[in-house]
Amino acid sequence: MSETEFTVPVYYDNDANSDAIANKTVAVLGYGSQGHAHAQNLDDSGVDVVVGLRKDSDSWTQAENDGLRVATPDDAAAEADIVSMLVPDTVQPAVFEAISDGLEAGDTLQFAHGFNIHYNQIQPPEDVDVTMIAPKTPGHLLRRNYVEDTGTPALLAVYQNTTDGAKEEALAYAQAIGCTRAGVVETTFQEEVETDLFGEQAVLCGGITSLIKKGYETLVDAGYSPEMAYFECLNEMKLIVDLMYEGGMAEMWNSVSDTAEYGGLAVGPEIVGEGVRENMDEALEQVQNGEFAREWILENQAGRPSYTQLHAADRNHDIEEVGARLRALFSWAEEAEEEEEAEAPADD
Ligand SMILES: NC(=O)C1=CN([C@@H]2O[C@H](COP(=O)(O)OP(=O)(O)OC[C@H]3O[C@@H](n4cnc5c(N)ncnc54)[C@H](O)[C@@H]3O)[C@@H](O)[C@H]2O)C=CC1
Ligand SMILES: CC(=O)[C@](C)(O)C(=O)O
Ligand SMILES: [Mg+2]
Ligand SMILES: [Mg+2]
Repeated sequence: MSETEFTVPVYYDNDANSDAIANKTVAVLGYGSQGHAHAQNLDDSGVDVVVGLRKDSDSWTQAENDGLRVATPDDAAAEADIVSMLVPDTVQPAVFEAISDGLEAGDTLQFAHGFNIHYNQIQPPEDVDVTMIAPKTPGHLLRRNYVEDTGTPALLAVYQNTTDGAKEEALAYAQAIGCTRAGVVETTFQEEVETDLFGEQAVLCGGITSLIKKGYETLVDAGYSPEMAYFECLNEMKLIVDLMYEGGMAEMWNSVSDTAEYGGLAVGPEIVGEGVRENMDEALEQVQNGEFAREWILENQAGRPSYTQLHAADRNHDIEEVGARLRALFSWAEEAEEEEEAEAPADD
């Protein structure tokens, strides 16, 4: 652990023992956002990896082209010592049923998010270790950061420790995917689930897109051009957030004008005010009491009617159309697109 004082244990490269994973085989089930990143990072770190995919998956060829061994999920799990469950949360229970015979005593079932354990959608056998390494990043950046020799933080949790080595093994896995370079925070499945769902709904994915869209709509409705509104409310968001990422809010405030700092500090809390706090408390409560999970599980059982509608409305928003046209004219756009195609597997 670091010499620095933290309120919870935070682990770095020096705390990890790569021997704990060196002679083991990891089955990475799924080759989407997280799956392709874990599989390729583990492989580059010298860990034996087999990717588990359905025979008809488009990702099968992609994973093989990336130099990885591929098998069906049940074959991959049967062969592996560690099964990393990286198919979508909503299909994990069915995939678990299909692979559970391949879990032997002392094997590890590992997650990148605790939804199905915490909300009792998967009941693992008692004689396996159940752990979590939850990277705090979208998968494509987990891969990019690994390649670029930086890292991304992750959470570590142990739900079952039958071998007495669950935590050491999870830490070695975190090191192999590049997370101990940035810091691995020890937590529980419950805490990871509640904070992760809250964060993605209220701040990271839901809160920020809603804030951007409302800002964009305010300007466009007042007669300003969509192009200006896009650059002001979406494009510059990344540049502002980059400064906070590098040096905290202070670095951002230092870099913007005093006029922006005064206006931002004085007006910002009037925009995102106490009413937003109340809404956030409510969202957190629905995560904590299981209401959100129940809703999402039922939504899937019903064939995703609301999800489909929300998804389509979001993709059809004007800001997406004007943004696509503007981004295509960035001078570096073509290069970036080619790189992305080479890196990222298709979702299927
Ligand atoms: N997207 C992200 O960056 C993050 C995801 N997580 C967690 O990682 C896990 C995986 O999520 P994502 O990477 O977003 O998934 P995803 O939706 O990107 O990809 C899942 C992959 O699973 C495979 N798949 C889909 N349906 C399948 C089925 N019925 N049977 C077998 N394979 C199937 C496909 O290869 C697909 O590409 C989830 O638990 C999620 O909560 C955690 C942190 C961040
Ligand atoms: C990328 C991530 O950490 C999220 C937002 O929690 C997720 O994709 O579920
Ligand atoms: Mg997350
Ligand atoms: Mg999440």
